[in-house]
Amino acid sequence: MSNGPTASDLLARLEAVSKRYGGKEGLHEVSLELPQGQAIGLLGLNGAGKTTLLKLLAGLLVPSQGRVEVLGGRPRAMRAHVAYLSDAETYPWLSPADGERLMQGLYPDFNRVRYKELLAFLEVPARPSRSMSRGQRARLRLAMVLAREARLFLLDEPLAGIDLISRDRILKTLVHQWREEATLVLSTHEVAEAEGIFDRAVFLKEGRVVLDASAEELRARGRSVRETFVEVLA
Ligand SMILES: Nc1ncnc2c1ncn2[C@@H]1O[C@H](COP(=O)(O)OP(=O)(O)OP(=O)(O)O)[C@@H](O)[C@H]1O
Repeated sequence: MSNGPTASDLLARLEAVSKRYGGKEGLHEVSLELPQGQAIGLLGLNGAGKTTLLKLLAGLLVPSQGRVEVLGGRPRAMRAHVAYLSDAETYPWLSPADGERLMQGLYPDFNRVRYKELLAFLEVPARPSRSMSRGQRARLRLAMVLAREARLFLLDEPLAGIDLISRDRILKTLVHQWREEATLVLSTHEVAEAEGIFDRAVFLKEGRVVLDASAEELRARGRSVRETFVEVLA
């Protein structure tokens, strides 16, 4: 990569990390350095290894080979500083008020004021998840995770199910608001919306990093993120 972080502003790193699921390899010898304050788009087709990579950083999986370090330690020990949004659904009974109680009990860095602002910004209705639309449930999950004052945000397809107009507004606000104070890694297939948003894009194909480029490098290629996606992943 081109940004050349020093050891002091490096937030996380993967060194030749592979992850096997039985006979199937989800990730193959991936090396990455994540500096503080970067917004990174993780792009790849279905099955490329995006969720595997995010779970390794979140300490929810251990590598079969190689080493993952977050804030200078093992990811599992750093979970108090890492906010992870999985692509799984919430509990059907969960309302925004329940979400607040749940997150407050689990994470000392949960900020109630920020949570209320996020609920309003994301227009989350005050009722249980089972009576929300899919997009509204996605917004609630996003508010719960983004209300943490974590150092590293790992968001797996956070905008899935959210309508196109709102996706654009949410993504722009989210990236611009958070990149100063924390590192953000966000996976998406929606390459069009990665245009001009991220500081850096990491393209994964069949468990391998096939391109890791800063926004300037992508611009210098003279192609859109979408064209680059098709070029390197098709
Ligand atoms: N628990 C598992 N057991 C076996 N194989 C798995 C398991 N989890 C993931 N894989 C395989 O590892 C590879 C990477 O999966 P992963 O979920 O990381 O991809 P992804 O890029 O997040 O995909 P998607 O965009 O579809 O969510 C895939 O081939 C997948 O089938």
